[in-house]
Amino acid sequence: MNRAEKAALQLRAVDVLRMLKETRTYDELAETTGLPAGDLNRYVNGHVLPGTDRAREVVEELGREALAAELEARIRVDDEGYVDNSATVFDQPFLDLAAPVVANGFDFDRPDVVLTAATDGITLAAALASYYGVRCAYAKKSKETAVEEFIEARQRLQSGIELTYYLPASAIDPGESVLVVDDLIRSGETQELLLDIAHTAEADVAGVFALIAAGEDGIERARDRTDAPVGALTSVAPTTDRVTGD
Ligand SMILES: O=P(O)(O)OC[C@H]1O[C@H](OP(=O)(O)OP(=O)(O)O)[C@H](O)[C@@H]1O
Repeated sequence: MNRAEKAALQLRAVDVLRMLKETRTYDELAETTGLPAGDLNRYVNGHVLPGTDRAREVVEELGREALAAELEARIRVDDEGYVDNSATVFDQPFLDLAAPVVANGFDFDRPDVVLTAATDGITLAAALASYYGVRCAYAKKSKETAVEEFIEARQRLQSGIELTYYLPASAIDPGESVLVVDDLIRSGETQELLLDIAHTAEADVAGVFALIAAGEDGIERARDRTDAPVGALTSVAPTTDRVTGD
């Protein structure tokens, strides 16, 4: 790790600690982190930076747990089990904070492009692309005027509806590495279409990530399609279970 990477990790740890501190006293933060309250006070106030080992622990372990808890508190699930994710996907600063935790906590190789599907995955993809310093691309359900060449992926969904996603062909070059992300993975159909697009582009897959998995079907479907790491920060019961009163 070079000096700049070390400094970036230390600053990310401070961001995570500041987020945790918003809802805790220093004594409670000490209990959560196992670090002395005095040290935490100095980190949160910016007087001292945590060492590399502590910083990594905070970002990768505590950060992941804390973000999952924060995410769960923001999820609204209606009577039929449908997820309202607006409190998360509209909050770019929260997603910016989540990005390093996701990038460091899920074994993804650094991609060349972060790929998602419009609409709700875009802010997460932008946060991750910004963290990695790479491009962000999103496939849409309609063709953008003035773009000449598209990669298309089409699928007949379980519902019987046919869904097509279009990505400008220039968005991914052959041989590039693509991290496929979305806010939510339910059936996995959207992720599968995005993986089809990556395949057509002759790109490598760095991983598949969703903030929330509604059931395990989507995650398993993505795992069947790639050997790259596949994961979600948190999960809720699948829609059908909730409909039947689970
Ligand atoms: O795993 P799946 O069953 O494919 O479901 C997940 C997809 O559903 C939602 O998007 P939606 O199609 O509702 O479009 P939106 O983002 O424009 O709301 C969500 O943002 C994912 O892209």
